[in-house]
Amino acid sequence: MKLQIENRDRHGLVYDIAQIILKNGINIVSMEVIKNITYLETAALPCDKEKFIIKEIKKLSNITEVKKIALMPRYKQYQQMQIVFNTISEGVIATDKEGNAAYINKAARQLLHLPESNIIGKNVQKLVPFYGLLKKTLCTGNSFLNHEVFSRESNVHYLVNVQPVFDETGELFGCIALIRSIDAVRKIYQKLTAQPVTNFDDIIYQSDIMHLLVKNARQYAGSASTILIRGETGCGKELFARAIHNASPRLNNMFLAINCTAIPDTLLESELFGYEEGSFTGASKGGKLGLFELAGGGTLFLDEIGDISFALQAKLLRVLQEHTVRRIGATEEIPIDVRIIAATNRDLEHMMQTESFRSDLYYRLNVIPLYLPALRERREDIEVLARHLMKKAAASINTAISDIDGAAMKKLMNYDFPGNIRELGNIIERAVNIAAGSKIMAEDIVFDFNRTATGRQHAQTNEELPENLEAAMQLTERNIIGRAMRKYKTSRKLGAALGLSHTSILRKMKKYKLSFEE
Ligand SMILES: Nc1ncnc2c1ncn2[C@@H]1O[C@H](COP(=O)(O)OP(=O)(O)OP(=O)(O)O)[C@@H](O)[C@H]1O
Repeated sequence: MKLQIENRDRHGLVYDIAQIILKNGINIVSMEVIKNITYLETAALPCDKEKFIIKEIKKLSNITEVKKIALMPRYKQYQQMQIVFNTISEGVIATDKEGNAAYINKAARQLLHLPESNIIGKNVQKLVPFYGLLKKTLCTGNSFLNHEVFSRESNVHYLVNVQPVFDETGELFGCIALIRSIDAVRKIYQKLTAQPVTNFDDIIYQSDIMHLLVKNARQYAGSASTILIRGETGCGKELFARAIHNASPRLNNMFLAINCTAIPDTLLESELFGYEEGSFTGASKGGKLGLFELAGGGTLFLDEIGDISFALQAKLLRVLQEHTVRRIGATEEIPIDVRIIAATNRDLEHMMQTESFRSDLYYRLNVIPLYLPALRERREDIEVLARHLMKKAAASINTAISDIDGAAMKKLMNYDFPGNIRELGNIIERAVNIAAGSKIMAEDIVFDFNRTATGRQHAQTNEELPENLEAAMQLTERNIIGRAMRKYKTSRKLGAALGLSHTSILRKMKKYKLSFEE
């Protein structure tokens, strides 16, 4: 029987209640007093005996209520704590100062594959792969935060926090460890770095060749084979890689992209493979997870693969052959499950002949080749892409531009786009910014000068150059006034916004044939 006995500030109540119980030859299991409430737990009683005891207690002075309860407060608290600790996804292990388990939650048991048998009170040395950290905390009283620990037995990486626990006198009496598997960390990383999902529907085209390429790529998405995407800069290699990932069974895991040119070779190696603590000067404490491991279950996009050093090529080859990685400074191989999509705009076949690209790696990468033609080789796509990019740019700067004039389109169709769709995007964005009316006009199409996007210089035709500096300045002035007119709808406001007198702005509007009615 469990009772909750409420009273009005009454001294000696515990004694009086105990007297009643003992007088009736009943065993008291426990009693708790919290402010004006006394909780009593006895051995189980027959119904009539229970009623009799309750009546007797009610007779005591200053008792306001006596009722039966299901759980004693301490046990209720313990159960609530159990629910909390067993609901959280982190593993929690508390030990005493000898390293004997005092508490282990459900997640810790699952993460560390601990036996179902009762291990409370047993030393955790043989049970957890981070006993060294626990020991250090118990000896020094120091905390260890986000330490990466590898379990050779289960081949799993964990992230572990170990913190000392002190009693009220400041004496260390144990420690508590929080454990997360790298999978959970990976999911958090994925959430934080998530980008808008790219699908095949985001690839805009009209040409037959692109139709065929998208059809093939959709099919390749289902397999786990390595893909090598070839094509000039800005022609959509990464777009295809993302679409393939998102159409693959790996879509719920990470897509990680790394540009092999952008990072110095030694850094690239540690980015890809990770490293063990202390493996080189500057290596961060606890080691570092490499991208191959981080992308586990997902896709790793190695952009500009033709730019990696010969030494790194050999290491990459090993990963592709063995499906394992060895961190820098480590001895063990870690199995990985990553789909590789590599991309390059370099002539790998020529590089093999000049021995700057390993042929064995080439054949490992080139399992499924995908050639993306340059935009100038599929001019049918220019119009649909230009319209698509115009809508995107207009929406992002919130303008009403909704069309491309025929002459402007012709100008685009006649251009070579060495920077491919990326360059087309820039040209359209620029045009949307400078266009005065609701249409992009030919004069709004301004090509980049002196670009060497594909290693070739693309000179502008004279047609695209203003006649002289004065003409260029007038063009810019007209465009700025035109843009401002979209925002300021009276000549007074327009003049004020541009720092010009009312008469000056009217004169300039007349000069450039601009009016608010347009
Ligand atoms: N067919 C397409 N439809 C819509 N957008 C495209 C298309 N092709 C490319 N793009 C856009 O053009 C830009 C460049 O594409 P992406 O980054 O995929 O090119 P890349 O070949 O990987 O370039 P790089 O070799 O320079 O890394 C991106 O903003 C991409 O969304």
